[in-house]
Amino acid sequence: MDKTLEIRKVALFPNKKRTRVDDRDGIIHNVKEALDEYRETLTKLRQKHGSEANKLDCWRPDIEAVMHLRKKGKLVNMRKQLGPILGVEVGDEFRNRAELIVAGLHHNFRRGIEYMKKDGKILATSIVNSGRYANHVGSPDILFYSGEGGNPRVECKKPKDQTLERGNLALKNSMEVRTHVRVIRAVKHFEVGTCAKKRSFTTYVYDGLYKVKHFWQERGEFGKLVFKYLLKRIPRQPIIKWEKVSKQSKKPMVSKDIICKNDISEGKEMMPIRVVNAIDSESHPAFNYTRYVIYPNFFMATKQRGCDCLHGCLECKSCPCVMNTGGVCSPNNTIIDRKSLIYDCGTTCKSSSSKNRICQHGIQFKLEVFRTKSKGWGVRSRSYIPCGSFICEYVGEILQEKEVKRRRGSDEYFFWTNGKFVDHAFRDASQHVSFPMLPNFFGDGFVIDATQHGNVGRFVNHSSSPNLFAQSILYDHDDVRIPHMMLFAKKSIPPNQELTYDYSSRVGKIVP
Ligand SMILES: C[S@@+](CC[C@H](N)C(=O)[O-])C[C@H]1O[C@@H](n2cnc3c(N)ncnc32)[C@H](O)[C@@H]1O
Repeated sequence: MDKTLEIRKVALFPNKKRTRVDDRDGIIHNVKEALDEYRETLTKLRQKHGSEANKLDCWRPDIEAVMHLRKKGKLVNMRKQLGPILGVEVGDEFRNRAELIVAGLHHNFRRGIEYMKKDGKILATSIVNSGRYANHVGSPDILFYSGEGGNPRVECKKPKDQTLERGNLALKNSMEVRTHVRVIRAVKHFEVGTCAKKRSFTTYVYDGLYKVKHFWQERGEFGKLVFKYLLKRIPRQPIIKWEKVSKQSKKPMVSKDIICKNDISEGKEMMPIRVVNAIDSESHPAFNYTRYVIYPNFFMATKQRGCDCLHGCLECKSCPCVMNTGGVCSPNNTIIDRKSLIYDCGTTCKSSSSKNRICQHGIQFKLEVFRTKSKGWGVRSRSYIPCGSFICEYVGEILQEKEVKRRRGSDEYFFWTNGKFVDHAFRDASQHVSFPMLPNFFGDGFVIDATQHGNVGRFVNHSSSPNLFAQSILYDHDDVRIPHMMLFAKKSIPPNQELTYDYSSRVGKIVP
């Protein structure tokens, strides 16, 4: 394990107040969920109220979105606390002050110093170095922070001497009691606009824990007395490469995802699959969403033989379906190693609670169709996907030879069930990628064509270092020429990472 991370863990979970592991994981997950929901709510509010509302100075969609989450009980880490915040790591970047509240890092929209009462004294919990006061950053581990109050730029009043009360007093007390203060630094980004105009925006980076070392009074820029605090960063916390953070400034860091459709499946999947576009003005793609493969009229497949197991096929050695697949039951509904063909227990099997039904429970993750920069639409998950999990089926119309020939011009959404790859448009555009060429592929298997009828699987793009793999599975019929093509996670996949599989390995040879 990375040494800095190891140290961070110790700092995060001091021995005295050890949080139970499952509680901790739950809170970390909730922070991510809450931020996701906040962003979604904000987008919806902006869309609902349109550009007119944006012009009103007083309308704060960020505050409205936070209130909405609060009402729904979705805010996490709501109680003010000293020290680290579960679910927030040093270096985490937030898009605005509201996100700091949602994560529980700093609970105030405006004030730079947040504090709480402990043992009869107020102590500083966190400070935001927003740049509105003359704060001075010394070395990366030292921060000179100005007290609050008396600043005409913030309060629109005449300048006056700062007083030792509220936040100022809390910082002084923290110095005396030697408690940790969370520091959040505002980072200004300059985004290059389309007409070479620079627009700026600010993000907030959690810089870790500090201790107040000294404080004093001096004359500030308006000639009045201000408090100054010297804070020193607690050693052995992960180091933030500030040059890198500001380098990213040139890229627009705040995603401007526009939701084109809330659910492309129109209620057909258990989880809605939204379509978002932060790239261009293309609206959601048109096709007929179907959850199930459409077989041709001639197709008269025999039912799978099935099994008579009564106890969930756990005794893998006696279940014929499991034996057909090599005698190994997949752990926790996952597939870690791809096989040439898997027999899932299906409609003809006696036990409806068989553990050997890996792919028949529908889509389990929050998938999202999103506009990519250069590959058209793609798919990502808004939640974490553990290695081996079922993602979705590749659904479409099953075509036989003469149909394939007829539709040859539009093979972008073809999936050959015999493991052969053909997608002329893509292959021509990707000369550097080597795919098996098919000199004579007609009559050599079936095709799943998702051009007109399909599911979310049709949007999954190719990669030569993919995070998914395609697995052929039989469960409702016995025809090995037309197995179901199921996509599984090849590794654990963090949220928001594009899901891809290797088109050139669209399933190996099927061994009947
Ligand atoms: C099955 S579709 C995938 C979804 C598609 N991107 C869309 O917008 O509907 C296959 C097509 O996506 C594009 N594509 C897939 N992977 C790609 C990649 N790695 N680079 C460029 N284009 C890709 C190619 O146009 C290919 O013909």
